[in-house]
Amino acid sequence: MKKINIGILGLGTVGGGTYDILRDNRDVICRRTGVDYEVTRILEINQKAVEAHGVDPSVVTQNVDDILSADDIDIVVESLGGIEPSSSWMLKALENGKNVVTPNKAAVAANYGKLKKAAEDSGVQIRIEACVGGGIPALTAITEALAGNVFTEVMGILNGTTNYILTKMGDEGLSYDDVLKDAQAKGFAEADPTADVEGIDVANKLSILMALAFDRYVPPQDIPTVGITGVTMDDIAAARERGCKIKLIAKAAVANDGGLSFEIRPMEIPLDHPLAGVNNEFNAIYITGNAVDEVMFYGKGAGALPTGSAIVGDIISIMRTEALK
Ligand SMILES: NC(=O)C1=CN([C@@H]2O[C@H](COP(=O)(O)OP(=O)(O)OC[C@H]3O[C@@H](n4cnc5c(N)ncnc54)[C@H](OP(=O)(O)O)[C@@H]3O)[C@@H](O)[C@H]2O)C=CC1
Ligand SMILES: N[C@@H](CC=O)C(=O)O
Repeated sequence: MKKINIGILGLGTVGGGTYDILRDNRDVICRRTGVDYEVTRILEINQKAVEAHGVDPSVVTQNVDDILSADDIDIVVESLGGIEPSSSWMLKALENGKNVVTPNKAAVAANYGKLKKAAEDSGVQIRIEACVGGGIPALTAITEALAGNVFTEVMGILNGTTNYILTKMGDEGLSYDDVLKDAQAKGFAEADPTADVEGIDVANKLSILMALAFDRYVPPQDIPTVGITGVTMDDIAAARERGCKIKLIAKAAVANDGGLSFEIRPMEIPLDHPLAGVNNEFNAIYITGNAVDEVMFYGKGAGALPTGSAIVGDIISIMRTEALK
């Protein structure tokens, strides 16, 4: 049986969830892939995280080159966050012939072209399913099952933290500050939650969606973006009076003449629209293709296990490729 060694950079919410799935679902993963695997090294300085996941301390390192430059690591999971040093470390791993899996949409939206080229040059893969929609397998669907379509529109709710905040403010009358703290405690929010509430995280995700669906790269900072910090209880109540809910919506469309339009902002959604029923940390992504028509994906957009599920799915794809070599 082929054996694959995995290194994880960062055992936080997502890295920890990934580690737990790889440990707890080991039998089913080995049976389905016909590959044996082991997490042989983890970069982490936080001793509490190491203990919380029952990691053998001998696996833990504080020197990233023990993973990026090790001959015996096949797959690197980069789950640190932030554009740097994550992007440089992923590039180094790829240049050293390692496959990379990452949920880091900030780094991917900023450097996808470079990362993809480095993977191609080295004959390895970079897989990014967890970058958009947490556990929702939308990117793999766009690039594989739906790849025969010309896509004309993507839209949806792409951030778990802000959807959680808007849901709890609207349905339970809780204050913005309290719900944001709750979302942080549950592991939904970014290290700096400004990225969530100002819509920056959604811009990273929409940039990735547009690159994959439309083959057009729009830097996240060029996407007109309004977050939810200006949404008040009065706005939510007024929307309810009009039979609507406020949701943070990302939209991008290609016109008949090829022109691309895109925006992110809080919008009033009629209560009978499917997006009005997408609550808490759930996300929903609509994509329209010229053959399939409209497809909607729905699921948990944030959190340790949903996001870990997407990462493990990417790891399994790589294992299957490696098993054929
Ligand atoms: N949380 C979620 O639901 C989702 C997150 N993501 C993405 O996943 C990535 C990780 O997020 P998340 O797990 O929530 O973040 P966390 O902060 O929970 O985990 C990151 C871990 O990496 C460590 N770390 C960060 N930088 C370094 C460094 N330079 N050297 C060593 N250790 C480092 C952190 O340590 P310390 O705490 O000491 O800084 C922390 O333990 C991000 O890119 C995020 O956008 C994607 C989808 C969902
Ligand atoms: N902070 C993000 C995490 C997942 O991408 C979110 O809340 O959606």
